[in-house]
Amino acid sequence: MQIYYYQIAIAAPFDKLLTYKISEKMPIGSIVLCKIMSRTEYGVIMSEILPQNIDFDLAKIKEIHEKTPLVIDEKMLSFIHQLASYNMQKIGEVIDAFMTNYEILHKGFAISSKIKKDKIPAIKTIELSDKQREISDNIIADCDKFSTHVIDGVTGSGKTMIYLSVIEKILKNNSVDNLANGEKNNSDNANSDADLSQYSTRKCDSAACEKISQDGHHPCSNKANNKQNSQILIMLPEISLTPQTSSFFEEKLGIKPLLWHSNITKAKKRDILREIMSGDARVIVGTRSAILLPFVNLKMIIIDEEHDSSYKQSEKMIYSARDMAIMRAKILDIPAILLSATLCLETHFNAKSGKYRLHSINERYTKVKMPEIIVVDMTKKEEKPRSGECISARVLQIAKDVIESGKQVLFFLNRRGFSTSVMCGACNEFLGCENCSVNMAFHESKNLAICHYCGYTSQIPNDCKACKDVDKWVKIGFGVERVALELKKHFPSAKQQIFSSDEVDKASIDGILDDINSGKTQIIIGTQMISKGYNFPHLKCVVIVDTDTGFLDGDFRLYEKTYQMITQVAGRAGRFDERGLVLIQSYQQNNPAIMAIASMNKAKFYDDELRRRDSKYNPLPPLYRQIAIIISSNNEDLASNIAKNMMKHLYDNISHIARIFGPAPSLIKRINRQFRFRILISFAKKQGFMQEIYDTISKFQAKCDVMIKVDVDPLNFL
Ligand SMILES: Nc1ncnc2c1ncn2[C@@H]1O[C@H](COP(=O)(O)OP(=O)(O)OP(=O)(O)O)[C@@H](O)[C@H]1O
Ligand SMILES: [Zn+2]
Repeated sequence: MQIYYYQIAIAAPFDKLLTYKISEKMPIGSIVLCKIMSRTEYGVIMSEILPQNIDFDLAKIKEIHEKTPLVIDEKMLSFIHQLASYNMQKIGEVIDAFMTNYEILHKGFAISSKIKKDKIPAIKTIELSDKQREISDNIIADCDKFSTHVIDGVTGSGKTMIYLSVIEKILKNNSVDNLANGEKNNSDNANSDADLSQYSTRKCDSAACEKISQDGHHPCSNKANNKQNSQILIMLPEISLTPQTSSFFEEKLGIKPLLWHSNITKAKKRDILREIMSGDARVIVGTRSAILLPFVNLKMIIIDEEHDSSYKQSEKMIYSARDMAIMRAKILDIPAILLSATLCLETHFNAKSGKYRLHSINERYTKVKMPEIIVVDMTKKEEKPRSGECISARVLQIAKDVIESGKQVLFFLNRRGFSTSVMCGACNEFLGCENCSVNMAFHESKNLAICHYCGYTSQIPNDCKACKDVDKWVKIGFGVERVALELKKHFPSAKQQIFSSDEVDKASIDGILDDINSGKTQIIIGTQMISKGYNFPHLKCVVIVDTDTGFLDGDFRLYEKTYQMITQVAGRAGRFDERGLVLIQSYQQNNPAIMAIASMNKAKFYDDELRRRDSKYNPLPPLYRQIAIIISSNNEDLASNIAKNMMKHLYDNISHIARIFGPAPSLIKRINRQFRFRILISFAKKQGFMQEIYDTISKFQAKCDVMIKVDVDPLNFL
């Protein structure tokens, strides 16, 4: 009996492949179950290895424990490999992230077993303005191969409508080849209520689909096929995936997209995965993990709000879903479309240098002018709020006029809860978190002090631990609840709504949005949850209560992030009939982000920011690349010593080609009982020493009790 040996990536945090044997030939990419120590784990066959190339006792090699009918295709395997190597993540950790979906398919989760087939919908025709049409046509002409398109359009310019129109064309033709070869007018001439059934020439029939429900595998799952339905992935940041998303796309496009995010049940995920693998699912709207889905005929990836930091996953497998979307598009030879009103510097740089194709749109679809911006200098005596308050009298007066004219005002403050901290008035000691080196915020609505980093909660104690004085607590700083209280005093009869993750959940959001959209709500007090994607018809005035960005102070992206945040919120004002008004309460008149917003000089802001980062002494992204290494342990000395040793090792090996900084405690030294130290490596693009860094890390990784994480292109320094 012939024995075959395979190298398998096990879904566990290993960085090496393990060798297993089996008495039959298996396709590369097969998903199997293997025993490892006392556990059984999923794994993927990555390659075959001949017995003569195995340098340990063949008799000790274990058998593959169980086969599954699932096989990962070549391009998906290539994506897995490249994702692991670009991000310097352990192959096992990457496989683990992908296996979550395959495990759901394999195990069945047979709670709902029938996919409800809706009537085949009629795809609607989307009318565009001339400028929108020009961009849409340009993208369509280039949609049969890999390219990265960037749509840089002001808030309200209708970027969503542009990509929906591109999707409409692809769905109606069901072949990007025809479109890109100049047959795009077919769809314009076609009956706008075209029946999709004429295009559904996919290979799979419902009997075949039914097979998935029995063994979790689909016969056609690995074959991208021109006759199969084109699939399109739209990626959105975490916070934009509200229940309205689905109805919005359905209303505009006539087709109900599948929604993919972390809060859906496994049974529902299984149904969605089956639809994706059978090719039935055409439009999938998802958050960052959607980039890992097993599409069978993906034809385009759209990344909306591409600048949003929630595309970065910073736990377990660390990766940027935006960048991985471009990587996946390249492997599949399909286009990736990035959109934002406030591009991140990296994307701006790539677009400017011609690596990405840039499309700009500088006016709103409604032709309403961009809002008027007024910066309120809070350092001036006449602007000083009343004691214990945070809104200037001038701003309150303007807000009053707006409300009396029947319009809405949004007060934006990116801080949840009532106060940012609680201090003992007797000894000035702050109430800190048990697990993290941060102050606890106070939430009046829950009557609890809450740590916003680990979620730890506690009642405010009677006496102060430090000085034993009783009940001298003072609440310091402003959160949305406190602003709401202040506004209630000034506008007692106005209906107000706090829009934060504490107040708005899946159950309440529909009602809350109805009241805002109908104009019943007059004052909105919102955190970043409100900053993107919403179109509020009655919103005239936006007040940026505080431009302070907290822990961003040590971050070289401070101005970029401030610029993005304020521009996005400001962009909610006056989108429809009347020009909006934005009031920025600022204590820093010279902040370049605020100056750029006030003077509406976006180009200068991006140019200045690029120039600032092009420093001879410390060049920064996007001109240079960075890799952060985070060493953490509940034992501070241990983490610190390992960090120092690793630093020495890196210094000896790569300091001639890279700058290495650290080790330094993270900005928040301790989170969730873990002390954290960071090393930062900065290097010119195209330096090929990733392997040396990886090897160094692997050497130290063996030490237990210390966790070593690599963050390629880090976005935060906490
Ligand atoms: N071609 C169009 N036909 C009808 N309505 C449109 C069109 N383009 C834009 N609009 C309307 O204009 C408003 C803004 O459009 P959209 O939300 O697509 O803008 P955006 O550029 O994505 O803005 P943001 O960056 O703020 O999200 C929406 O209410 C949208 O329905
Ligand atoms: Zn904490």
